[in-house]
Amino acid sequence: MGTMEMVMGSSMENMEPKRAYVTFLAGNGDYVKGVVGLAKGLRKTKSVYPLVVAVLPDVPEDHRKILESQGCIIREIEPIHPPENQNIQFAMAYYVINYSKLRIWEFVEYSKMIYLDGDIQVFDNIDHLFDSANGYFYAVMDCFCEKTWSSTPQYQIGYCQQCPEKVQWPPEMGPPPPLYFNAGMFIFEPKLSTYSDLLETLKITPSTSFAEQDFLNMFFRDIYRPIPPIYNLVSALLWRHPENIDLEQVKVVHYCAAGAKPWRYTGKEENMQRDDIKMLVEKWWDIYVDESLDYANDSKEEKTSVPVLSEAGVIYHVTAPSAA
Ligand SMILES: O=c1ccn([C@@H]2O[C@H](COP(=O)(O)OP(=O)(O)O)[C@@H](O)[C@H]2O)c(=O)[nH]1
Ligand SMILES: OC[C@H]1O[C@H](O[C@@H]2[C@@H](O)[C@H](O)[C@@H](O)[C@H](O)[C@@H]2O)[C@H](O)[C@@H](O)[C@H]1O
Ligand SMILES: [Mn+2]
Repeated sequence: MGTMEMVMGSSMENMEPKRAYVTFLAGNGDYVKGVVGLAKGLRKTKSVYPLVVAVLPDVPEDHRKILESQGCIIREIEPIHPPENQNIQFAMAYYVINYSKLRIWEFVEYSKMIYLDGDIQVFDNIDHLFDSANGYFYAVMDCFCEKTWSSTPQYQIGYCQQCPEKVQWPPEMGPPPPLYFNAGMFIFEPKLSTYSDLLETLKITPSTSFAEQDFLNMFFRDIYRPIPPIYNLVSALLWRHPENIDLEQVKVVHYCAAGAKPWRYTGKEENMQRDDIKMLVEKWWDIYVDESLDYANDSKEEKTSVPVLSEAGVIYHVTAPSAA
């Protein structure tokens, strides 16, 4: 009897390594539009995995209903506040709520998740990233050239990891900073032991300007593995490091530059009149307004799930539209 037949006989359910995309939503403001856009964008790329939305208690019921109507799985989380009485000046005041993102390590019903900020859009299928080797933390390297970094030594000497040869890190300043990722997109494995380590470590870690992004970089420093910027185009790379970017190849766009949030784009801020920014904002809107991508229209499709045997001999299901 072959492996397939042997395994087919056992209860397959607990063999399935569940995977999902996850994003984070706080407040009753307009970021819900970003999450709707993200849900529709993932659907347009024919991703076979769901989108889980970790919502803070202040996300209103009507916003949750909108997201459920777009096929999102809503998971309410409790806020996480950084250590008390810190007189830290976050790069953006609202970054203080971003520590709550850490709750996603508690979503252990999933073996692997890809976190995506609500101001991210996925334009090409990236499901293959779930097959990356376990035991590492994958994310795209950030850029230190925006004024949001002006308080750091690397900004002050003009050093950026995106072009380490341009301004060498002076030996008298000690070793260059370790590779640093943008925390708007990362591949991780929810695990309770990691989750409690994160929370315990946070209690004794002073806050810094990029809040949970700095904290995650410190925490996962030894297992961080950079992935190409096509998986998280931090918008500033377009004008700071155009030599590193081929827009045709970009699969994931992160609308994180000041003024770049498509749902509130006015074009008034610096760099917002660039043709590439205008094109990317338009691409986001094309998906956001496309009713054919709404969940209701999509779920009429018959879906069957077929078991697939991975190299490691683990069976998992791939949901595919029926052949009909
Ligand atoms: O009022 C807010 C601010 C932030 N966020 C969430 O927190 C993420 C990180 O904030 P943001 O993307 O604005 O930071 P940036 O990447 O621009 O630095 C957002 O993408 C949202 O998912 C939110 O839901 N409501
Ligand atoms: O709370 C800290 C945030 O820090 C990051 O955004 C920043 C950072 O990347 C800078 O390097 C850029 O200059 C800036 O534009 C950008 O907004 C993450 O995208 C976000 O999810 C979140 O973790
Ligand atoms: Mn963002």
